Parts: sequence; structure tokens; C-alpha cells
Amino acid sequence: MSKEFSYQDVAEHNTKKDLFVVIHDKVYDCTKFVDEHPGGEEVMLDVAGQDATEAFEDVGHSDEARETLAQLIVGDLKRQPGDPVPKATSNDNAVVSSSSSSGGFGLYSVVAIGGLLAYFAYQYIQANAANQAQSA
Ligand code: HEM
Repeated sequence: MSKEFSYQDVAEHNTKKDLFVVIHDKVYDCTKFVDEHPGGEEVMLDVAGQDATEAFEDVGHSDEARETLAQLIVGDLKRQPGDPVPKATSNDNAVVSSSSSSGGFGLYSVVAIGGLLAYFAYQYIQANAANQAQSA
């Protein structure tokens, strides 16, 4: 059975000499790899001891990169309530963008209804003015 790490356990390995990351709820020991990383050590240090799922996936790493990753695995992440969740996945982004576009439609309908109300108010005032002119 593979070892289980809490998020706190992983967070303790956040230096160049001792560098763990979480990717898709698996824990990887990248200490030996950090110097070899083609993308540089800086980006690895940025996510040291954290959930690097989004950073790793955003780059569009090759299959070769994923094979390297598989060799670095040391265990599973045991997520506990209150732990930081992985930052937005592509699915979450889709939800955000669809809700923001529906927000956009909402805004359009408010403008359209406002415009219609203004039009009818104008007609009403014109008709009233015409009535008054007739009765005078
Ligand atoms: C921890 C596991 C990681 C492994 C095993 C890994 C492996 C690799 C490999 C093999 C490449 C060469 C290109 C490719 O095959 O896709 C690469 C490139 C790259 N990696 Fe990673 N990487 C890891 C994590 C990260 C993280 C967390 C970032 C954060 C942003 C990152 C950013 C990059 C960038 C920007 C490149 C492109 C470098 C270039 O084309 O000049 N990598 N990585």
C-alpha cells in the first residue's frame, strides 16, 4: 500500500533540498529532479510543498514529462476538510466563463427592458401632452 500524506506533511517539504509537490492528489518527491527540470528550478520552487496540479497542467507537459513524474511518486494525498483545494481546473474555468457570460446576458436584458420602459414612458408623456393640448 502506498504511503498517505496529509497536506501538512507535504507543506513541510518546501525547500530546494527537500521538495514535494501534489499533482492530481498524488505526492511527488522532486528533490532530485529540481536541478534537471527543463522548465527551470524557479517554477518548481514556486509550488514547493503545494498543490502544483494547475501549474503542471497549464504548461501542457509531454508524455515524457508524465513518465518522469511517475518515477517521482512517493504516495497519495489524504485530503482533509479545510485543506487548500487545487486551483481552478479547466472544468471550473468553464463554469466561471459560462456564468460570467450569463451575467452578460443578464446585463443586456436589463438594458433592453430599461430601454423599453423609457420608450413607453415617452409615448405616455407625449399622449398626455397631446390630450392636454386638445382640452386647452
Ligand atoms: C513536478 C513534476 C514536473 C516534471 C516531471 C516536469 C517535467 C518537465 C519536462 C520533462 C519538461 C520538458 C518539456 C516536456 O517534456 O513537456 C518540462 C518543461 C517545462 N516545465 Fe515542467 N515538470 C514538472 C513540474 C513543473 C511545474 C510545477 C511547472 C510550473 C509552472 C513546470 C513548468 C515547466 C515549463 C514552463 C516548461 C517549459 C520549458 C521550455 O519549454 O523552455 N513544470 N517539465
